[in-house]
Amino acid sequence: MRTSIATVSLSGSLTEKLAAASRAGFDGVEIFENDLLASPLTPEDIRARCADLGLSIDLYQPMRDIEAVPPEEFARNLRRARHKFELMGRLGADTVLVCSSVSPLAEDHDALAAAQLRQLADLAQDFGIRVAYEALAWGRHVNTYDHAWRIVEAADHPALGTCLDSFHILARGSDPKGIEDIPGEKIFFLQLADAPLMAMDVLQWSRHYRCFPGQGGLDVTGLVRHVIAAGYQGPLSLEIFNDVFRQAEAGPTAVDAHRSLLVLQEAAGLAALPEPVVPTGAAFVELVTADAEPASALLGALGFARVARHRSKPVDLWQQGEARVLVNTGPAARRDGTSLAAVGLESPDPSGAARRAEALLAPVLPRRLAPEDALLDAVAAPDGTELFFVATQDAAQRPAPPHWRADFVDVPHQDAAPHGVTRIDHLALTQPWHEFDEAVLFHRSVLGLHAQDSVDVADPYGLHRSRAVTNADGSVRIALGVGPAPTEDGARAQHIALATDDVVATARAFRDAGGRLLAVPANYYDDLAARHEFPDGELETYRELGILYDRDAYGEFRHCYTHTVGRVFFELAQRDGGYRGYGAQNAPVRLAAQHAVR
Ligand SMILES: O=C(O)c1ccc(O)c(O)c1
Ligand SMILES: [Mg+2]
Repeated sequence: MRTSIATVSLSGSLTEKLAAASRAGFDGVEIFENDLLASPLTPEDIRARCADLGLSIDLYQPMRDIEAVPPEEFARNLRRARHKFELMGRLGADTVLVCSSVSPLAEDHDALAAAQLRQLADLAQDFGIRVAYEALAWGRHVNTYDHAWRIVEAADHPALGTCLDSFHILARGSDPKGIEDIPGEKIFFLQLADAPLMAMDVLQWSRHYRCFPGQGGLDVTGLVRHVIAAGYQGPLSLEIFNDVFRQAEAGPTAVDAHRSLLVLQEAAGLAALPEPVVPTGAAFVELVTADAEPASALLGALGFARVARHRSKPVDLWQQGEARVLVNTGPAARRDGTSLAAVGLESPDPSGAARRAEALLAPVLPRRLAPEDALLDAVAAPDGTELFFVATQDAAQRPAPPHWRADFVDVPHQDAAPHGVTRIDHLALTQPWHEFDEAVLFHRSVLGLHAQDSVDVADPYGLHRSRAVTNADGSVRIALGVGPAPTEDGARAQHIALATDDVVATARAFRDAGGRLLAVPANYYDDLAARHEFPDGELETYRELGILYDRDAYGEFRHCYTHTVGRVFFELAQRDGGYRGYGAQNAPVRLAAQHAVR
């Protein structure tokens, strides 16, 4: 279907908003009156600009407080409307949105509302314009979609229809099934917005917290199905009032927006995308650094051995069990110390995974490899992390894609006694403050991962939010986070959690090899003793090594942390009995301890 976005959803000047919408692939826009009023462009300029950008102007909005008012007030409203219709003629927009009145002058009088909307539609028709009447969830007398439709039906005018807005409908808990009783041709417009579920005043909720479909808790897809079943043929249009998007760069926000509509159309059965190819494991993570020494020392103390080197690039492969860490000192090395730049995801179909990513607007990365190297399918996540889709060992045995490991040449190494690390348990990647919701939708839709509930964790200097995305068997777990102090380096920390079957032994070996474990305050262990019973001596061991403890309905979790190099630190994690979490309960203590070290 055609896709559209309201200019209020994006930051910047009208010119910037239009450029971003066009570049992200939208077919049209809703022009918000304030954006037009604040623009130095004439309506004719805006029309031409949209035409150049391949955008139609699908809606002009809003007109407010029009209906069910005393006659002299309505006369003034019609005068105002005439001006707007003339303006719309210059813009080349043929549909105007009228939202249900919030005016204290408005009467609770459906027949009056219908008669006045009919008069407005008569005037609009003279200008070749259609009026779409929308119930605001906080409208004074009209605040549900079925009420707005009853008035439109009573007015019975060809230039008058209704505008449905998923936020207003779902936020009030209306049953969207009734939409199917509205004739499709009388649904003049469909606005889509999601929102996180919150118990708050609906106007504040709408004006500050709307988000793109799939990023909140409303069943926008289900609503769209009803609207399509009713016979609606107009565009799917995003109308998002959101404090974060108002500040974030328009370009990436528009891409995030368009991706949400692609995913929604797939879910509603309106469009097909290449099937998701769910990753089956973490093949490697790649650190980039100008100076390999701190990361190498840390890996060595953790019991990793430097087993191979890339045959054409300055990249070392460190391995322990099935955990692999690449250390790259090449031109990609960033100036901000050591950071996690790439993740190798094992995929049963790497090129299929890349096709889906590309269809969902993920930037496909240049493969920047030597001619003899394996061709790797790679895309960039919203935070810039490079995701490599690499063939699983199984798939590589088929004549299919060459295996990434073949690009590395074994180097002689002492068989360092491994410390019990078996594989990568999870990755925790702190996102830029304005990209958290986008990152979650990206990982869900592009990689086919499942998102767990979001958890809030107290940090001494703000609130840290975290949401894990995982595959079905937990062999891929990525905890996406967003932290306080957007300007501070520490706020973009990244960590790699390594699985061990015996965290005490692994932590001891790390410490004995010269590694520094994050110290945890004694108060934490006093509290732990109050909450759980431990065998004699066990808590003392935990305290000595800074091991934190948690349990859920499925099992137990013991974990501890290394010091940080650049943006990166490691966690040692022992899951027993199917524990599903990430120790969020302990995160405030860990964050405080890390601040103290810093
Ligand atoms: O918040 C508002 O005023 C407002 C205006 C126009 C809309 O379409 C809407 O859904 C909300
Ligand atoms: Mg709306």
